[in-house]
Amino acid sequence: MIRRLYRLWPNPRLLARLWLLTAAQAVLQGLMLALLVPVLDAVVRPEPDLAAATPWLVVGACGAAMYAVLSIIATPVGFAAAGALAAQLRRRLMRHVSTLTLGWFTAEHKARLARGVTADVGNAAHLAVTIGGPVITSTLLPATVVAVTFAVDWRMALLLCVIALVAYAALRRAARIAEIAEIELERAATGVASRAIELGQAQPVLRAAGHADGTPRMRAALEDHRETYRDGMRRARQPFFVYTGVIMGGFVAVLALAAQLMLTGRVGVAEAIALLVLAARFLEPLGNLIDLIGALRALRNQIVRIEELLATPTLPVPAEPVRGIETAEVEFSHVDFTYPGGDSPALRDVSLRCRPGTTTALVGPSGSGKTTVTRLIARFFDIDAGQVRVGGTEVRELDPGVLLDEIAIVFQDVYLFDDTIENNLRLAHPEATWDELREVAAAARLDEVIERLPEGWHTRVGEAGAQLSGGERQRVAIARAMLKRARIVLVDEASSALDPENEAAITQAISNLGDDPARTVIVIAHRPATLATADHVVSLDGGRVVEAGTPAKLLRTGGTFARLSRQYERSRHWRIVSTAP
Ligand SMILES: Nc1ncnc2c1ncn2[C@@H]1O[C@H](COP(=O)(O)OP(=O)(O)OP(=O)(O)O)[C@@H](O)[C@H]1O
Repeated sequence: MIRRLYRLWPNPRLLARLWLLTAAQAVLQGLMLALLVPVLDAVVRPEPDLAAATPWLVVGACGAAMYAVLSIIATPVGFAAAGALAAQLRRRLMRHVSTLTLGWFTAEHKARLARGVTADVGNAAHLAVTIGGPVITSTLLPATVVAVTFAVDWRMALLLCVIALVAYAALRRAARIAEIAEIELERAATGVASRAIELGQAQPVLRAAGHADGTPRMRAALEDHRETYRDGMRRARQPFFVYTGVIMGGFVAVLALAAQLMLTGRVGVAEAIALLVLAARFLEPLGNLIDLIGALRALRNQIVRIEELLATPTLPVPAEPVRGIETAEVEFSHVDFTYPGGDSPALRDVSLRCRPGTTTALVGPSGSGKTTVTRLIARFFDIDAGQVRVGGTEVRELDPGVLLDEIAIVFQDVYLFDDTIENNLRLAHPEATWDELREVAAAARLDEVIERLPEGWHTRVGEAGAQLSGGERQRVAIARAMLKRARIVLVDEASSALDPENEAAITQAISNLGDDPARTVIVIAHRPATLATADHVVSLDGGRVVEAGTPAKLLRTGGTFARLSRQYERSRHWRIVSTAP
């Protein structure tokens, strides 16, 4: 366990200090009990000799003062340790998660991650601090008492050793049962959490289907959790009673032995009293261990779950990664890719080249592989065959940090944080000046949105940016990409209907993105106006590139692109009209 804790917190100075202080307190308590023997010896006699007891009482008082000082030092260390350890571990987990493939983020994994980062980390740090002390006290104190008892009477000391061995065996059994119950309960709790995430994400669909209050899967998960909890409690009862029986039986045996030793004259009255007190101080902390065992097993399981999260394989990084790129050229050559767990390839033998200073439009029917192309440029997944190069370097050879710095992604569904417009932009460049902010807002046509908002730049955008329309959120994301000065910008244009003002603004914003001669813009285009601003079009179908060239050339050849353009144009002129007489 100590080794595991050390692996989680490679620099556990706070924890080590706290535990050392607790260990010192436990040993001190045990040693102070040894003073009982000479004190009782001096006072429990026909003519009590207080003078003989006084030096021992003074030593006892000094020990008590030292104990108090240790307690005063340990308390603030404990408070500070729990918070600091949790924060350390959360940072480590978040860093690790940011390097995982996007394919890992299923509902179940998201639930596990949420529980890991919140409950498991918080509880593990709290338990490491709060039960570390009592566990040390409950083991070191009885051990010190046994050592002291050997100095008084070896027979009683041997009996205490036997009790400790039997208690240890009973404790191991209780621990195994507690561990299984905790694992089962956590499995059931993760099941409930994944269903809850699903319930939140699928609300629009569930409401449409009349299941807004939960699906049968959600109800089954809740029932499973309740059953598991009840079953766990029932199973944990029996070893608890067994252990308590061992401790009680131990106490009876101690009493019998003390009486027998005294009646046979092997120990005097004072020694017999001292032995009884020692045995009581031995059994009491030992008895507390059963209460700690559940928490100790829970701590072990929490550590295992955190370790599993930390062990989730990340995208491999070369030992000597390339730490910079010259240009923002993006190139695919003969790329094959199938999603993890997917049955058929999403991309087959895809080759394309996007030069800096140009805007490339990716077009194609739904499922043709457009989004996959952009994901592979940002290395959300590793490809199966071929090469994806950025600035002439294979993305797998690049330092992941460089790729993150050079690329900005404007998703269809832009996620904004529940913060002001200003802070949502500053995420890309915290030190940006107001001139820079205003400049990118104008280029992304966000300035007109900000003017309309009640508190301008300081307006909060609401949970996930709910106060803004989809088109306005995309303008924020485009401004963010400009502010980040990303040389490669990947845009997944909103496919849902936009009002004419938003549509014109986004087309203008995308075109402004492409004005930078050092920037490569790749747009998954859904609108004729965007297609018209593209320098280059790559048309995909079934995961293959079916044609590529300038929009004018592709319109002339009359292939897939010409067909899609006609469809786009036609749908643009659709109107909902009343057919009522
Ligand atoms: N995370 C995923 N796991 C497994 N398969 C996926 C995943 N994402 C996409 N696919 C599959 O890969 C193929 C290409 O999908 P992709 O999203 O790239 O198409 P698209 O052209 O962007 O479609 P759309 O225009 O509808 O967004 C599709 O067959 C899709 O089902």
